[in-house]
Amino acid sequence: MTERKDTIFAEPQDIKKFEFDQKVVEVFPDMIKRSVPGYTTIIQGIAEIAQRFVQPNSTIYDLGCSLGAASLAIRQTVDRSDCRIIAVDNSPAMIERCQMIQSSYNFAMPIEVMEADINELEMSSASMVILNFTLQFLPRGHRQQLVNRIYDALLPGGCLVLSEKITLQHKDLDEHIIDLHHDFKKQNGYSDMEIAQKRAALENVLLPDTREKHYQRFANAGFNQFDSWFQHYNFASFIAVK
Ligand SMILES: C[S@@+](CC[C@H](N)C(=O)[O-])C[C@H]1O[C@@H](n2cnc3c(N)ncnc32)[C@H](O)[C@@H]1O
Ligand SMILES: O=C(O)C(=O)C[C@]1(C(=O)O)C=C[C@H](O)C=C1
Repeated sequence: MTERKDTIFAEPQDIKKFEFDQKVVEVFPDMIKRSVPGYTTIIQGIAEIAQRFVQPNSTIYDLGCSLGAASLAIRQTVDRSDCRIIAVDNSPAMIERCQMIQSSYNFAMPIEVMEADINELEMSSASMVILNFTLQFLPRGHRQQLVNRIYDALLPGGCLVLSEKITLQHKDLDEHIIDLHHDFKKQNGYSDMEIAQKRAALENVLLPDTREKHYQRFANAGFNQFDSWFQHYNFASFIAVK
């Protein structure tokens, strides 16, 4: 499929809350690559982590899968038919497109693509759980409970990979890093207006936490091994092992 260019915020508009609707689905691969520093590296890294952590006869959960980029990279890399991926998103438009994409490939590892709220998903026998830029969209009050349920669903030795936009603890440094992220978007062809309008649309929708807050949540859930394995500006990916 050819990738369509993201021009959603290119014209002046009344700013509505950002949603993962059909318009976003159409441009999502372009949008996420031009917006998230390191996105392609993170997807590759997730597949490499999977090679190491996926256990026989286990389940891999891709929570907030969007078009299933992480799932696809794992299926391409881990050649196992005794495991399965469950890819979940609560956006009907994302799920419909994700199903279409995933079913056009024939890999050993089966995948189930599900429309559901990850706050209500039953999980078990997991060797790997992926939250790739999803937790940041959940109300803060729901986040600990989800991380706890992931910990409970993981097999011993299983891992959670959590990628997030983060806030830095020191306010001045945080502002510099946010500016560097905006420079990154400009270099990728977004105008100042596109950047400002998207920022306004994400206000109170994408709520970033600090690294320290994520570490506290991992510890509260019971994880005693966790660290970051990737960071580019204010975009980081963490791994927590049960
Ligand atoms: C930035 S995208 C994730 C990108 C994707 N994981 C990837 O690697 O390309 C965030 C996704 O989380 C989904 N999402 C947000 N809240 C959710 C919830 N409560 N349950 C399921 N999916 C959710 C959104 O619909 C959206 O598709
Ligand atoms: O565009 C931004 O500033 C973002 O924060 C990127 C981000 C994310 O981190 O999830 C936000 C929404 C989606 O469009 C994809 C990426």
